[in-house]
Formats: sequence, C-alpha cells, structure tokens
Amino acid sequence: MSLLAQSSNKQLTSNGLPLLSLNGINYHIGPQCLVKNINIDIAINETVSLIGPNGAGKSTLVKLILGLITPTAGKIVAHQPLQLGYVPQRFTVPPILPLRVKDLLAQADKRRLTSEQRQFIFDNLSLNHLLSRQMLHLSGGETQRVLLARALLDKPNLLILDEPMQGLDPDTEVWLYQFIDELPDFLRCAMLVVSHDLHWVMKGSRRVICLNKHICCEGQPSELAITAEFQKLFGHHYEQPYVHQPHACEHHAPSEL
Ligand SMILES: Nc1ncnc2c1ncn2[C@@H]1O[C@H](COP(=O)(O)OP(=O)(O)OP(=O)(O)O)[C@@H](O)[C@H]1O
Repeated sequence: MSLLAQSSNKQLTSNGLPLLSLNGINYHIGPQCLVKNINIDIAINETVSLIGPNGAGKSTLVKLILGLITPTAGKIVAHQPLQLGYVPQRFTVPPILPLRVKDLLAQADKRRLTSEQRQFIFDNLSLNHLLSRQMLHLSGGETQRVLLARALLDKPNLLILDEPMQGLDPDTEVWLYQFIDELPDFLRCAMLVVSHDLHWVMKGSRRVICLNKHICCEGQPSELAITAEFQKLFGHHYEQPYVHQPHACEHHAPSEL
C-alpha cells in the first residue's frame, strides 16, 4: 500500500491514483453557471455523499460524471476503466411502452456476475415476484429496488445514486440505505450518493461534499457540521452532529416519525 493510501486510508489504483478525478470542472449554459471549479477525487470503493440545496448543481454534476454533458472547462479523468451504475432521481416509462421488470433487468451484462451472485441481488432486493410485472405499474419503492438491481447487475466500480430514496416510506428508506451500506464484497464499489437526507448523511463515516454551485465545504460529517458554510446552508435543520446531540436535530430519524 502506498504512503498516500496509508495516510488517507483510501484505496488507490496500482499507480497510487484515485478511481476518478474531477479537475477544475465548470459547466455553463449560456451565461448561466451551473457548477464551477469542482475538484473531487473518488477513491476505489469509497462512498461519498453529495448534499446541497435545490438548484445547487448536484444532478448537473452527476450528468457530467456520467458523460451525458461535457464540462465547459476542466477535465474528468478515470484512472481505471469505469463501469458506471446509475440509479436516477426519476424514472418514467411512457404508458404506451410495455416494459416488464425482467426486460429491464435483461439489459444488464450477464457475464459480469455468476448466477448465484445475480440471485443474491434478486433475493435481497425482493424482485422474484416482480419479474413479470410492468415497470409502469410498480410502486415507488419497487421501482427503486428494480433500478438498483439493474445498476448492480452490471457490477459497477462506480455506482451513482441520485436521491435514490425520494418518495420512499421511512421503513423502505432505512432498509435500502442499509442494503447499500452493507453490500457484499463481490458488489463493493465506489459510490456517489446524492441525498437530501441529512440524518443518513451525517450519521455515517462517509466523506460528505456540500455543493452550492461550487464546493462550499467537505469532510467527515463531524468536521463538516461545525463549518460556517454548512451551518449557513443547513444549520436551521441540523444544529449539531446527530450522534452527539440528537435533541438539537429537527430532522428526525425515520424510526422516530
Ligand atoms: N438544461 C438546463 N437548462 C437551463 N438550466 C438548467 C438546465 N439544467 C439545470 N438547470 C438549472 O441549473 C441549476 C442546477 O440544477 P440541478 O438539477 O443540477 O440542481 P440540483 O442540485 O440537482 O437540484 P435539486 O436538489 O432541486 O434536484 C438549477 O437552477 C436548474 O434550473
């Protein structure tokens, strides 16, 4: 293990580099600046939470990493071939398009996992009884489980989840967060999780990046919560780190709702 990996406790490529680097990224549409001067490294198997107010540029950053749009300035460099998995914020199927769950899942590359590993995903995401159902008719929670399965079946080395818990009931949300927090070794990958759920974001040990067009602050949750930038954006929702002073937090845990 390189000195850098030892000192930062991050898993790097054989060349001592992170999996992905965003270097000086700007994105403009005409005169409107959507994100500016973004510098982010994501290490192998590292989970990074991306938070920020509405319109902060989070989905724009996701689209840039997915290659759906091109930076106006700066570079995105993958230091290993990327296998991207993506769970979008919204997934709408046109009513005239018949698309069964098994049709969507069949698009994944079958060679990337063994049949036992694929079955693990189906079982743990409770998909077996949904396979013949139309995507159009699934509930929000069922849709998110199918989309997560679709992404995992490709065995990504970078999984991007753009507000994956939107519209889910508290129990499903807790269960799904736990599932991604405890992925088995054969599915372990780097993750970028866009979330408005400050409780989940701040209770973990994952690195948090707070975006408001530019990166306002970043670090471990306990470091972040005491920064002026974080307090300015989220202080009224999140007065103190949850672990230390839960009574000061207005954002209740799902189990408390
Ligand atoms: N194609 C576009 N043309 C013009 N403006 C856009 C376009 N896409 C996004 N925007 C604007 O850029 C800003 C950032 O949008 P983005 O969707 O990245 O924010 P976000 O942080 O994901 O927001 P939210 O938390 O509400 O999902 C918003 O003000 C949005 O209206």
